[in-house]
Amino acid sequence: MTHTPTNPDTPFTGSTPSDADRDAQAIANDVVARVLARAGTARAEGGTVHTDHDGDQLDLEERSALRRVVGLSTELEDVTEVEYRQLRLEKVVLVGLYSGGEAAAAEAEVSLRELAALAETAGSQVLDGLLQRRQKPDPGTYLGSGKAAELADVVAAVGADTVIADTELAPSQRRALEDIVKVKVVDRTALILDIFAQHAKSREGKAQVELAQLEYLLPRLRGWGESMSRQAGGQVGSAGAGMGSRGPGETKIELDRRRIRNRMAKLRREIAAMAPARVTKRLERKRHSIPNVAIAGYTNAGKSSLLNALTDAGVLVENALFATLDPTVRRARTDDGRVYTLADTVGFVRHLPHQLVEAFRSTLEEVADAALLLHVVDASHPDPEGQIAAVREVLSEIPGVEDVPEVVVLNKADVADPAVVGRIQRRERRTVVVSAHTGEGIAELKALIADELPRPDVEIDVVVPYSRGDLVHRVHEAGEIDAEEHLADGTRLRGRVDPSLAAELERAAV
Ligand SMILES: Nc1nc2c(ncn2[C@@H]2O[C@H](COP(=O)(O)OP(=O)(O)OP(=O)(O)O)[C@@H](O)[C@H]2O)c(=O)[nH]1
Ligand SMILES: [Mg+2]
Repeated sequence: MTHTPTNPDTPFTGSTPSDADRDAQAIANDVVARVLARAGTARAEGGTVHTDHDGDQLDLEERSALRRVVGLSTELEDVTEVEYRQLRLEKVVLVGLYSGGEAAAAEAEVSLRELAALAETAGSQVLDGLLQRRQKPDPGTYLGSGKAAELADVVAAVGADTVIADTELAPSQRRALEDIVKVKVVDRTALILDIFAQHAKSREGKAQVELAQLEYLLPRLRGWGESMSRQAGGQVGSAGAGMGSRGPGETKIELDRRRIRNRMAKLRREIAAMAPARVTKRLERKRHSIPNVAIAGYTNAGKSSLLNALTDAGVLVENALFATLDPTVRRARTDDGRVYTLADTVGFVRHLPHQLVEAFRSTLEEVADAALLLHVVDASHPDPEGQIAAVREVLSEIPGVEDVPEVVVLNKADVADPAVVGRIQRRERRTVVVSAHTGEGIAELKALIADELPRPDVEIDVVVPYSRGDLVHRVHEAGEIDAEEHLADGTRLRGRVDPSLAAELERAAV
């Protein structure tokens, strides 16, 4: 085995040896050498009297280290393709904590597996995953210094260049842990932000993610600079905070801070300026009384697949987390011909960084406007209830969502355990069991949507002049037509529409 716990009483729970482990073994020597070489460089620099050049080195180290996993940079413009690819080849070790008994351990394991999927989605190779039992996180080093030292051994043995902690680390914890394990440490939040940054396509989505990243980075900026200088200082045996933690370094950090704040202000303005276009579209749909059905749910639950099954939309489906970041809106029709829209939304995840919830608030607020919420659940997942809870937690932060009728759509019925499906059905008020793959339950879901959508309820019998083809079109889209006749002076329509359209028809009628 690649790592032997030094304290057998509370050992790390390592994953079973895999091909990845053996590959890692094969390359371990090489990578360990690289890590040592890096430390050597730092030591050499720390030993010299500080110059502006040192500041640059610090900055270099800081930028590459931050950028390689976090996708963040204090130089906001210059992420190159080459570095982007580098980032995709991270070799990572995952680490998490749990307190309490078997149930807590199982839950932590599901969470760690999800973290592995997230890391892989970000392009990393996961070499190992470790869980530690601990009453609560150590405020200093998250794991406690003994376990952190063990982690350092594991990291060196498998040749990892990054540790990902299954939590949001305080800036000081991350720094302290990094000092011990000697490779870059990132947390779950940074990883999720990184994936969002890779996947955002629209201008608005990109701006939202960048804003969230900067918000995450801002309080961590000082820590990073201090960490590097402290390491360098410590290695040459100097006392105190170490050289480079004040003076030019400090100024640089202040400068970076100001630049980041300016950038954030600019992004906020841009996002605000983009909102009207979306709001206009939404109002347009409203004016035309086209109801919206929002699809929400945990990442990888099958939301896009379901949208495709319902509308043949051809939306990107991927066995990856956060495949969809930019909301897709598609038109659909009930079997009796009423038009509605279906909106695919960003997937949710446990501990979705609050910075992202904030940044995506405007997008999520659209759910509050929906006539119906389809909460898609992967019924074949080991912990569907946990996923349902995580989704509801985020949704509960958005005012108005609680008034939208919700249907729990238990997807992947083709591979789900019927006992689990039954368990959720008993717990949830309204459910429908479907498989986006086999088509099972889709007809039932369509019928349910048709039932749930507001029905036009004002009786009309009007003759619309031929000059107002637009109104006739709208009755076709949003109303129910019993009879349609082409007369000399216009189109006679009998049926039902909603009150606002009825009023417009009344005004236009001959
Ligand atoms: N077996 C099975 N797999 C499904 C079903 N529906 C979706 N999948 C698979 O689940 C994976 C995720 O599907 P998506 O539709 O991309 O999921 P999503 O909820 O849109 O995911 P994100 O956009 O990443 O949040 C894909 O590999 C799909 O092929 C289903 O009914 N049965
Ligand atoms: Mg999707």
